Amino acid sequence: MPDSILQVNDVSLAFGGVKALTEVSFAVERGSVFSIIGPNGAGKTSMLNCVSGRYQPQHGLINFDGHDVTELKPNDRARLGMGRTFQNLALFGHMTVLDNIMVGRHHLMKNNWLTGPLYWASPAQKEELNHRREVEEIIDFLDITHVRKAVAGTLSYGLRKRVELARAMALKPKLILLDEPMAGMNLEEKEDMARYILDLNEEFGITVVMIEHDMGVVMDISHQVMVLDFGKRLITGLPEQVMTDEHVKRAYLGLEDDSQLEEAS
Ligand SMILES: Nc1ncnc2c1ncn2[C@@H]1O[C@H](COP(=O)(O)OP(=O)(O)OP(=O)(O)O)[C@@H](O)[C@H]1O
Repeated sequence: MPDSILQVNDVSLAFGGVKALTEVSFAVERGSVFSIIGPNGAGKTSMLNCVSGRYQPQHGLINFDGHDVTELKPNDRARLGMGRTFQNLALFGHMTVLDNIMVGRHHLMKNNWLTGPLYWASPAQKEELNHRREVEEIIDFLDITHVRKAVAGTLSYGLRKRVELARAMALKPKLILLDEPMAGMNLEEKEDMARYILDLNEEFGITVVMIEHDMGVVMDISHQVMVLDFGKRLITGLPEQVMTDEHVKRAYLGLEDDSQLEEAS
């Protein structure tokens, strides 16, 4: 039996009369890269939001790392080791890169700046130093050392996306949810990001669940791919299975033959 870190069972979510998700089930194997694809409005972000706790499904169960998290708030899921990035940038533009990443670290710290005078006591200082050391490792890993003191809002889009990833990694997640990590990037930035995602998966052992529109990237770096269509799961399988599935070609890509599929990727 494969060891699943995330199990989603029969999740349904509606906004008024709009059914965003209908009885969607899937399991993500620990240590894998799992991608969710599908056309606009298929329910991908809704699914990610149900997993992260931002949305509460009307029906279904979500189990993360042995815990039933269906009713848990996003912060409690984060505490269990679930990290995420957003479709749109969510950095503090006026803060430095380092401070932005330290914010990601915040909930792991027993002592923090909110504890006031305690902060200056020695255990708190030691803790802060340890956190800084680990954050510096992440900064080094993502090759953003040269901008660590820069104000986040002044950086290029590609770099800001990388800082966002660093902030999510700072949480020491077991699972990271990435919502279109390569959206709006040029080819070189995409290649870099793909390499970082693979490395954080392989070197840090972080399981990745991501939504991505770039089919080439999805097929290159995913172990498993799930296709959503009109809020329903069409198929879950190996990238090559998904690529050659007739339903996917017709329903998702709306393509007639393989040559068009190759063009799309
Ligand atoms: N907060 C919301 N309020 C109302 N309807 C919503 C909300 N979020 C999503 N929906 C609806 O749910 C359906 C699924 O949307 P969702 O954003 O999950 O799709 P998606 O696959 O992520 O699309 P995209 O690729 O465009 O981001 C759509 O019909 C959308 O309009």
